Order: sequence, then C-alpha cells, then structure tokens
Amino acid sequence: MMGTGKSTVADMLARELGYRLIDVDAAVEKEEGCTIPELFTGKGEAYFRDAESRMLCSVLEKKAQVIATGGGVVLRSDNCDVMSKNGWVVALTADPAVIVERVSGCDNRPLLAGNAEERIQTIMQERKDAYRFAHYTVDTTELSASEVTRLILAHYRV
Ligand SMILES: Nc1ncnc2c1ncn2[C@@H]1O[C@H](COP(=O)(O)OP(=O)(O)O)[C@@H](O)[C@H]1O
Ligand SMILES: O=C(O)C1=C[C@@H](OP(=O)(O)O)[C@@H](O)[C@H](O)C1
Ligand SMILES: [Mg+2]
Repeated sequence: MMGTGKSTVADMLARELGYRLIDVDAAVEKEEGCTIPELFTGKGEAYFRDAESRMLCSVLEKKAQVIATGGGVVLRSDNCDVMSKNGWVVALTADPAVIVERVSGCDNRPLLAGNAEERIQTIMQERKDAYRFAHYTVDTTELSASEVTRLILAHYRV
C-alpha cells in the first residue's frame, strides 16, 4: 500500500543483502521521461498500469535484487502471479492515519489528491484482499524503517 515504506525499506534491504535495488515507479518514470503525476495527467492511469506491468515483468527476469513496486501493482492478478512465481513477496501495511502523516508534504501520489485520509481508507478497502498473496506481511504502523528491514531479513528464506 502507498506510503507504507516500500521504497525506503527496499533500499535498506538491498544495501544489507548486497542486491541491486529496483524501484518500479522510478524505472517507469525514467523510461517514460516524466513523473508519475505527469503520466497520470497526460496519459491516464490505464497507460501507467500497462507501463508498470511491463516493467515488473521485465525486471523480474533477473535475480539478486530487491524490487519495490507501487502499491497498486496488485490490481492486476497477472502481476501478483508473476511476483509470487519469481520472487519472495513482502507486503507492507500501516494504519491510514500513519500513512497520511508519512505522505503529507509529498504531492507525487496522484491517487491521494484531495482528502488523503479518505482516499487511503477507500483504496485500502478496495484492495483489502489483493495483498493476501504475499509470502510475508509487515504492519509498519509502529515500526521504524530499520525495524521493518530487520524483520524482513529475519524472515527472508530463498
Ligand atoms: N517505518 C517508517 N516509519 C516512519 N516513516 C517511514 C517509514 N517508512 C517510510 N517512511 C517515510 O514515509 C514516506 C513514504 O515512504 P516510501 O518508502 O516512499 O513509501 P512507499 O514506497 O510504500 O509509498 C517517506 O517519507 C519515508 O521516509
Ligand atoms: O497504490 C497505487 O496505486 C500507487 C502507488 C504509488 O507508489 P507507492 O506505493 O510507492 O507510493 C505509485 O505507483 C502510483 O502513485 C500509484
Ligand atoms: Mg514507493
């Protein structure tokens, strides 16, 4: 889910493991030559989702890497299938109020425009079953990013 710390924790994990870090959002931005908000405005969410799925499949061909995805990658079941087949999948969650705090001041999440807390609650409700396929889930509400990283490393088995 957005704002739970995926990009931050993936970076820490990659350093700890000596793996390559891939952030799918950043890779899409680089490929498209614009930011995610610009992509949503200019070409629409469906275009972004296609680019996101293509990028995910392409990066999953390699090994020894930590891949941070955007929280909406689970909206397509094919993406979940390819992640669980080719990787060890961790889902991060947090209470909506904490997510609001974490993302306040960032305007790079187009789906949270307007009342962020309401949007987060709605999106979490819509996606409540979509993250269940993950091999391991961490509620990050009361944990620092380093604590989340340590927990994941303690459970990582591949
Ligand atoms: N466990 C945490 N506790 C407090 N703040 C966090 C934690 N994890 C990430 N953050 C902060 O929350 C914001 C969103 O984190 P980010 O890694 O971009 O989340 P995501 O990639 O899941 O959207 C960033 O400002 C980051 O520094
Ligand atoms: O949950 C979502 O639908 C999205 C999450 C974002 O990434 P983060 O989860 O890293 O914020 C980004 O991919 C886009 O704004 C859409
Ligand atoms: Mg991110």
